[in-house]
Amino acid sequence: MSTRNERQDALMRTRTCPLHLAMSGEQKNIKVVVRVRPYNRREMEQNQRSIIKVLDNNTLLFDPDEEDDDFFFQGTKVNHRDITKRVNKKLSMKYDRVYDTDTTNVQIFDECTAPLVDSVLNGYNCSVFVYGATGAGKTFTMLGSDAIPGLTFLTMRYLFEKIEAQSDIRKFDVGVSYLEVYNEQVMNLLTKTGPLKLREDSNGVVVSGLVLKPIYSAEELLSLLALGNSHRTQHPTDANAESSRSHAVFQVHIRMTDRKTDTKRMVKLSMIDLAGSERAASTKGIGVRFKEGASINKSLLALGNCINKLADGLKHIPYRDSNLTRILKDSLGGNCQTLMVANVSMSSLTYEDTYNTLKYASRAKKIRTTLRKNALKTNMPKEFFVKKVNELMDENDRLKKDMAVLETKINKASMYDDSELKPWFKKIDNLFSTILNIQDQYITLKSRLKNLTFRSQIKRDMEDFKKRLTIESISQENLDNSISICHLSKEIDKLEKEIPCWRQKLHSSYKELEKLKHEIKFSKLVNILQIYLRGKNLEVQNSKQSLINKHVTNIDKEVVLNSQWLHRAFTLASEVIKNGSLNTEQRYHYDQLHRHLFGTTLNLKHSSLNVGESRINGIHAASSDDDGETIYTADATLGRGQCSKRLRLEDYDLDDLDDMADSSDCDDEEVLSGGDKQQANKLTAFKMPAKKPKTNLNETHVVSMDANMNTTYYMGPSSSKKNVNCGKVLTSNKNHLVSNVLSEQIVKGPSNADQLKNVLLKSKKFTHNNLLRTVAAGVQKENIKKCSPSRVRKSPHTVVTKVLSTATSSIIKQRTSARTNAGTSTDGPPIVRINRAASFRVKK
Ligand SMILES: Nc1ncnc2c1ncn2[C@@H]1O[C@H](COP(=O)(O)OP(=O)(O)OP(=O)(O)O)[C@@H](O)[C@H]1O
Repeated sequence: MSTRNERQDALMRTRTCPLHLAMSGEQKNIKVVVRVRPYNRREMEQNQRSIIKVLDNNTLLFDPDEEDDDFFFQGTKVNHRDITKRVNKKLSMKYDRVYDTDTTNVQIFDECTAPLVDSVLNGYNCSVFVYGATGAGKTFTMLGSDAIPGLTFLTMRYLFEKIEAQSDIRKFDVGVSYLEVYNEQVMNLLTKTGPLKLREDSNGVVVSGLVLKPIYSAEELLSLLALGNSHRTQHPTDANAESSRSHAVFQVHIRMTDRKTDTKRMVKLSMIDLAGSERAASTKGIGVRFKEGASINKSLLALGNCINKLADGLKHIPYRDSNLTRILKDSLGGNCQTLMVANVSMSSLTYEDTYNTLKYASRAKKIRTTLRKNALKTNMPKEFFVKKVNELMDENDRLKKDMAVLETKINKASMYDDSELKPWFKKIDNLFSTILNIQDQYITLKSRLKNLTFRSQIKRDMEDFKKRLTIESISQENLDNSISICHLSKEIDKLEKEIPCWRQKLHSSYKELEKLKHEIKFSKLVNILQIYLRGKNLEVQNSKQSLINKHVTNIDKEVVLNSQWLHRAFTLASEVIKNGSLNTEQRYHYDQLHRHLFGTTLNLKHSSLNVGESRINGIHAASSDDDGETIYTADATLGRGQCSKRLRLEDYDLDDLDDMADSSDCDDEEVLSGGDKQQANKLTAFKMPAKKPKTNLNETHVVSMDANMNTTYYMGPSSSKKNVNCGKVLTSNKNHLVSNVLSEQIVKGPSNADQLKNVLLKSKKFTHNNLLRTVAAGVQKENIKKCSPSRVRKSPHTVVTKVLSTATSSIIKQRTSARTNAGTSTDGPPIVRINRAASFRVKK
């Protein structure tokens, strides 16, 4: 018996064994190995020569030249050959493996049957059969002895070791059967019963009435083998003192159950020790022995026929010719990995038998078997597999879709042909370069125009200043060395004529761009071209933004320059005022100019006439409301209820440039879809800073009272456009509105008014909408008599807008009549009367 360590070694060695047979779903040849037995005592005594020479692991030389061997005559070595012998065959024969006389059973197990155990546990049926003449060593190889265990024991021990190692994940049920085919009768060696009948079903050949004996260890197997062998028919022959006169078929049936999924698989390992394939003459049998021999020969002849036909690839194989071939049907031509060990003696005494065995083995080498894993059987409910199949089908569908998308993308990507793209890029580049040039010209000219207009306005104001104060000492030349108003006006006129041409050109270019975009829309290169277009669009936006920045810088410079000389002018004017007193009319003009130029009021009623340096400094520190917007109230003592007019830098902004480029952006988004839109949004977001945020020039920003102490809401210039955005303004001017709403007509007494004002300012409910409703209610009462209160509540904005538009048209009429009557212009935004009581009622 080999030790535990040897077994472990064997276990490890199998992993690297070159004869690993398990290959799924493919055709494999039967593995054939030849084992050469050493001389036995009888052969040694007879001084027979060796008829086999092992050349290497795969090749042997049968019947080598006699010169190669020592020739003995009557026990004496002679140097000449035996002339009575025929010419040597010197046949070189190849097999999957050739084992020489010194090979042990363990070595053959390691290399040949241990891998089969792995295959068995992977779900393949496996068979090992030993073939050879009587006394060639079949039983020695297959069964061995207690001292030298054969392949059956070694294989089974290894199988149990593997089973133990896998017991956590799988449950194994092992059952064995040990059959004997003797004189064509099948006997159960374990129970010594028979003869048993063979029948075939879908699982192959089945022995009727055979009950498997469950076993749990290799040691248990040893006793079973001993029991079975004791029942085996053996008789001494001339060739072998313990000659087996029957074919012994040992089968191990294993049921493997997966502990997780409860799936089951049945596999079978067959170990077959055939009876000797000798010629009848060699056993010298007579009577019963002769009959035995005939029977053995019959079954082996049938086996030989099957092997030949299988090797020739014929369809019909006569398995049914004998019970042996029926039992071996699965091992030879079915779904099985098969190992054939051909045992031969090297003695020339068995020349014919050895030759026949080797020929058999060579034929068997050509047989091909088909390997398939045995089907799974399971106790899992059908629903489990239905669910699995559905899941896999869904997964399959998803993967197919993904693949289709990827394929489309790849196709699209590969569609972008450089030669096709280049003309498009060239076209787009040319157009955008034209747009950039024109835009550059157009914005530069506009900037210049605004600049000159600003300068000219300042100059005019200065003239007015001089005229009204009748200060002759202020010389324009001293204050401003730049070109005259007349010259400025000429240049402004020229620019005003030139700019529309450039605007027209820019417009045409954008029209061209629209056309190009339309073409691109229907091009197969639409995706890539749109990305390119967006890039170009950004270039235009960037260029525009940098021009606007440049313009703002220029205007700033202008402001700085002009504020310097205005400052000087006012210093001089102050000197004049200091030296003599101003009459009311002059004071008024001074104040108007001051307000006009600096946007603040000198309340002459309360101020001293000493308008010195400190006073002028005060001009720049004008008060601001929450938004930083300067709020001014008209001086009631002057008897003029006009709104103040300021010199507003916003008027000189380049905020009328965006329209053309913007319209082209919109189209981009129309064309885009899905992910492209997201991309476009990002790009638009990126582009946003290029757009100048709208200032509140067009919003309501002045709250005042007219001469009759009626509250008036002044709307900015946009009121004339009938597009009032009161919301933000009212919120921002909350302070003023609150003050205004709480005028003396509503709340009696200043202390109450202050209290209420504070409460309202802090109140969260005093929201923009409420304020808007207040205004709407007030104005509708005063201006649109038939407007319903619910409308005021629901859409105050609309009501205010309507009132303002009506007011605007009436103001225009008033202005026209005022001009014709008095020859003076009425500046300022429209005035809308508001009914305090009505507004207060709504708020309550
Ligand atoms: N490789 C070997 N090394 C040593 N002795 C061997 C070897 N092979 C066989 N023998 C010995 O040869 C004798 C005959 O062997 P064995 O019984 O295995 O032959 P067999 O082929 O089974 O014959 P039969 O067909 O008649 O049963 C036995 O005594 C056995 O010990």
